[in-house]
Amino acid sequence: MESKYELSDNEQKVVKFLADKNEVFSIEELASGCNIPISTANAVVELLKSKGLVREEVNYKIQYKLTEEGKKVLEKGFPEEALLDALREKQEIDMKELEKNIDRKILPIALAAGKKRGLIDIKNGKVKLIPEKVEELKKDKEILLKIERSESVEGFKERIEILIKRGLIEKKILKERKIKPEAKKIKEVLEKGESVVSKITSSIIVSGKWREVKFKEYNVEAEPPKVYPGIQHFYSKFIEKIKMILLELGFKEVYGSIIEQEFWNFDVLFQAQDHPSREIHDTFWIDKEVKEIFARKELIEKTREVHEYGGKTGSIGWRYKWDQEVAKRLILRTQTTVVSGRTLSLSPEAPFRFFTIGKVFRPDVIDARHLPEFYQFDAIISEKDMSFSKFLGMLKLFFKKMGFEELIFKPAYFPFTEPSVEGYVKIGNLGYVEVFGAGMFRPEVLEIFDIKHPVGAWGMGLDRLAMALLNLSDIRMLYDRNLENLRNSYSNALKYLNY
Ligand SMILES: N[C@@H](Cc1ccccc1)C(=O)O
Repeated sequence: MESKYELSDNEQKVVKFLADKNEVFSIEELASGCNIPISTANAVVELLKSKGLVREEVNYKIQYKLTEEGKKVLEKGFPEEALLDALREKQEIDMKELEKNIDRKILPIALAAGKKRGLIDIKNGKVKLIPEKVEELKKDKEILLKIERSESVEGFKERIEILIKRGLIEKKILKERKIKPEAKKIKEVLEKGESVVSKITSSIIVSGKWREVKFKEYNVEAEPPKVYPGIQHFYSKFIEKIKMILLELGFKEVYGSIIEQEFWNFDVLFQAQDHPSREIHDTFWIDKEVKEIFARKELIEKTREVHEYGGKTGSIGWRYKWDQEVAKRLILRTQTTVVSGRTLSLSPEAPFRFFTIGKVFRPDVIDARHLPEFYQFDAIISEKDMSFSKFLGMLKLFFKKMGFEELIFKPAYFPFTEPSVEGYVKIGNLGYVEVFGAGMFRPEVLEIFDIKHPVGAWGMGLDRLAMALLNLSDIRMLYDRNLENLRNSYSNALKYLNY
């Protein structure tokens, strides 16, 4: 092994530079002082540390920065501020009036953000301002401004954490390395030390110097550079795993479009036109009018009948006048159940099994558990004599293949299924987590599609499930672009994905 007195050229450079100095240096200062690249300085410091010639002190400093989103908010204000102007005169205002006062593109986001902050209360179509929360909003803006100006934000910790979750502030932990020379040892080495050659150059060979010099020994235990080949994203691997399981169970994949009409997203699924999820704070509308409902006349007519008085089902329907104008509107789909509906509208013959996976959209404020767009999965299954319990057994089998031995069902409500359940699975130390909704399509839905056999349906959001299974603490990690974070998430995910 090398003795501590043997130094390579670069080590010599650094040691000589440090010889008459007593202060501490950062790696950057050392590199520029010795005129070597930072990466070399890093490597040399490691060697000198092992030889006891330098010591290293590491300090951590927290630094806050505004994200792109944060800069936008500082410039234009929080989306929910739009509500403040509208609510300045009156503390309570009709949703209809708000729709007149605030841009249609901004309103759903402002409402979602306002609701989340507790700034407003929405009840019976009225929006009420909660005055105590206005102060908090002002404080948040002050914090953003301070961060922009690199001023101290001590004492605002709680709000800062919330703003970080909202994606407006980024917290960086800066690692500061300080290198301290060990003066006595350096002196000793410079007196007794001999230099070693770490590179063979042509001049060493030609001059015959190679006979005299001492070569640096190879360290066969040193780590080689890491190579990262391109690989499939862990989330797309996760989705692929689900697809494989479904294909094994005999399901066929079907696809739909992201822009839909309310008719397909809600009405054919017997979701009443005044259902809360069809309100502006739960759905993104497309700012474009279309003249008609894109569907067969008979289907439109059937939907109207079933909504108004139950059609031939024997139920009483919703007992209102069904409005084509509402059904016509274009939206970003809020649930992949829309694709199941479209599949049923093609009158498939039982037995059949279909599934779909894709993005859905709902206004929401971005934080560690919410994104305004996320992946959903929906599947339908029909057999001539399929009972509800047989359907639940089928779900058990699916989740078993996903790796969940324990599954519990609780009664639930969905507008298009009856009976309905929500399903919980046990995930690691999180305990039981709600992951899906399921049920048998109601007679009203079957009547609309003219389907004569029972159809079971289930649906679930995939982002949060992936988060829980792949051990991610923040939903945004699924869409991160930072390579190092991606590598970490990937290696965590592999434990679950290697099947
Ligand atoms: N579409 C429902 C889930 C669901 C699908 C199919 C049957 C029952 C429930 C949701 O988004 O919450």
